[in-house]
Amino acid sequence: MSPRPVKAPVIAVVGPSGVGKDSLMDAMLTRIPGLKKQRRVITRAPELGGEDYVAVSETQFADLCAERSFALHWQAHGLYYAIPREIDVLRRSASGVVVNLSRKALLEAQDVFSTLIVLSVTATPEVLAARLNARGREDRAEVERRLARASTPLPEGLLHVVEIDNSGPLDAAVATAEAALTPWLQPERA
Ligand SMILES: Nc1ncnc2c1ncn2[C@@H]1O[C@H](COP(=O)(O)OP(=O)(O)O)[C@@H](O)[C@H]1O
Ligand SMILES: O=P(O)(O)OC[C@H]1O[C@H](OP(=O)(O)OP(=O)(O)O)[C@H](O)[C@@H]1O
Repeated sequence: MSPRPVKAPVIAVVGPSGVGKDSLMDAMLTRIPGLKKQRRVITRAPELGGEDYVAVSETQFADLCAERSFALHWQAHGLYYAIPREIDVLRRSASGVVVNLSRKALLEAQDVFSTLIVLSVTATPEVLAARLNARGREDRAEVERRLARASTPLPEGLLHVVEIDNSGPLDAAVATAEAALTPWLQPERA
């Protein structure tokens, strides 16, 4: 019997709204060989732009949760979010799997996934406000609520955290992320 392949690390990209998590993940996917991204399940209306996600109703989300379809789930911004258990399939072939997580879900994620690398993305408050307004996905009141949550600290007890300043060009942030992740990435498998 052949040995079970080592699971690729889960790379949690976290940080305040508008800091560039989705932009950074997309750029990392084009640059880092074998890196894959796990889509999230979200109770958000479909096709609101930005990330590729599975849009469900609150009832569908509750049903999926009861069926134990999720590896991890949390609530934020009046929405429910989840990482489906399918992430395990990606972890058996990818060099690493990126996911966009809530900072408050990180300790549970570390327990669930074992090898969790946290990329903590930062930018100045001025940059955050400008980017959120320019993105245009949320109305002004929601942008204000998101900015008020911007300084949420990371929980204590995380084993592997890398801070990525994304106040400047995206390329610089991607280069920092790639250099930090290289020692953790698994060889690609068929
Ligand atoms: N380094 C960067 N320089 C300029 N604009 C950026 C940079 N990173 C992200 N953006 C822009 O900022 C906005 C918010 O980025 P997004 O990736 O949606 O953030 P998040 O997923 O953290 O909310 C988007 O319009 C995106 O194009
Ligand atoms: O607890 P926090 O770390 O503040 O995170 C709260 C939520 O904000 C982000 O969601 P989402 O990607 O929908 O919003 P964003 O693109 O505006 O960051 C993140 O993925 C979490 O789901």
